[in-house]
Amino acid sequence: MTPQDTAAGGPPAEDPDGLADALALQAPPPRGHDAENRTEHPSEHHGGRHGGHHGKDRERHRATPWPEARETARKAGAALRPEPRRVPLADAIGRVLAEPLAALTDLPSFDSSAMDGWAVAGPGPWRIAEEAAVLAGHAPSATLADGTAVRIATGARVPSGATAVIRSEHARTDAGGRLHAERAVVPGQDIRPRAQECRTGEPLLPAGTPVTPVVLGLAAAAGYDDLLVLPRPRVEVLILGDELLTEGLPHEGLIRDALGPMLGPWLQALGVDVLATRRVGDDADALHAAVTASAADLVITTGGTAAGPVDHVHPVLAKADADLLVDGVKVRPGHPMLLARLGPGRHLVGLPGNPLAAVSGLLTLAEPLLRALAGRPAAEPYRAAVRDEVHGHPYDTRLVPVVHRGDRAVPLHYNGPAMLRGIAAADGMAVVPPGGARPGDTLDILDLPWSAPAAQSVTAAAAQGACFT
Ligand SMILES: Nc1nc2c(c(=O)[nH]1)N[C@H]1C(S)=C(S)[C@@H](COP(=O)(O)OP(=O)(O)OC[C@H]3O[C@@H](n4cnc5c(N)ncnc54)[C@H](O)[C@@H]3O)O[C@H]1N2
Ligand code: MOO
Repeated sequence: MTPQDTAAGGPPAEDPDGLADALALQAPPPRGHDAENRTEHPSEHHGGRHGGHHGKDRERHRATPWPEARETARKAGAALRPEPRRVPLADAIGRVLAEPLAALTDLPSFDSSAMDGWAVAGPGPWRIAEEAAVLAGHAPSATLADGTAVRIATGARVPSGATAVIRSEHARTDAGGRLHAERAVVPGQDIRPRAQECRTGEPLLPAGTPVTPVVLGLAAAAGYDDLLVLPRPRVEVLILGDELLTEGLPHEGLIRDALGPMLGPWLQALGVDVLATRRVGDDADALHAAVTASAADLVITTGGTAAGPVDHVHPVLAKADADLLVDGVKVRPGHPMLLARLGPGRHLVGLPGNPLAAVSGLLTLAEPLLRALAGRPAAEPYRAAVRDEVHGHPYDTRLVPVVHRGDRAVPLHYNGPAMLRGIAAADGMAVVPPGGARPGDTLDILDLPWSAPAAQSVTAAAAQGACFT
């Protein structure tokens, strides 16, 4: 299929819903749109930043390999030891357990009926006891004498002396008021014995477990009113660039801010408290003031990381006496990304302005730092075979949006640094090593916070390490 086919007659018969076309699974990309990532000669990526070969050499020397950059970010987050807090169950959602969740009670805490029916003692038939039915939540009933039966509800305490529960549909009463079982009765059947699930003090979940809705349910069942959790990391997002519009259509060289609407919700999906997303414009003093005054654990800036006339991030960091922990990463897109330590417990991640480059920086630097700071285990990349060839950079890692089709990861074409079209449709980002990948090669895939179910269908291993976000 060619773009002309689509333009002339809509999607062809083999793609009736147009999905493959929309994702550019089949259509060749528009001319040149992918060139920034496919260039075979490294100087085309590096030559211009500081001008000529001298600048290129300086950048090559300084840029951190991609896996090392992620590890540096993780360590920066892990080195901070936020004070755990005890919060009511309802406030613990999305946080991380700061201590193991140990059962405060046996579960169940008493022998209980698993079914509505009859508690019986000894072999039948049984005389039906006069007492009222035994209901859930009621005080213990009298001891059941051998040869008797009493009505019982699901969840009720099984009277002492009872040897089994018979479901109502498996029993009948005769005219003489006796109960008969309609199938063989196994001692202990349909009784949930005390502590079947856990004993008091038994560890149920380790520290570091993200608090999901189910964890809240389990904690409540196990007797908790509050939980000791780590605080959410606090992040402030500063959007740089005078060319950005917050509404309407692009005009006269102005473009829409694509990162402001995207980063806050993305960070929230990572369990982060986003203090603010603010526009700062291309003003070095305003940026310096915003960075130094921020109360956040992590300041994230967008744009201004390169060496253009209004790229203020480096000069502002120098003025703020920040330590550059990562200054450029050997990754495409997004190589100008950076990580700096602003002061005790305070960091800054500089995301490049090109939107997919910013996503790359988010996944490479911000996410590992925030995950470690929040006390969450590192996200396990899972592996998948790629369906198609993926061009590589000669020296750098590439991150390429992919969708899962069957057991293959299909690279999306619209993956240029300024494009969000590919990543918006993607299930994850494939980590393409220098030199590229051939069809069938197995690559690491980075999850997107909302794509975990798709990822888990690809490999059962992923499900085991699955995280809340
Ligand atoms: N001489 C060189 N120039 C550039 C190099 C280089 O190596 N040498 N690297 C390029 C690469 S790669 C990237 S990525 C960008 C990084 O630039 P900055 O981080 O300084 O970002 P800006 O210049 O401010 O913006 C780049 C681009 O992105 C657009 N942008 C910025 N913010 C947003 C936003 N919130 N939403 C949508 N689009 C945004 C901006 O208008 C520019 O088009 O530098 C290259 N240059
Ligand atoms: O290639 Mo830049 O890093 O546009 O992303």
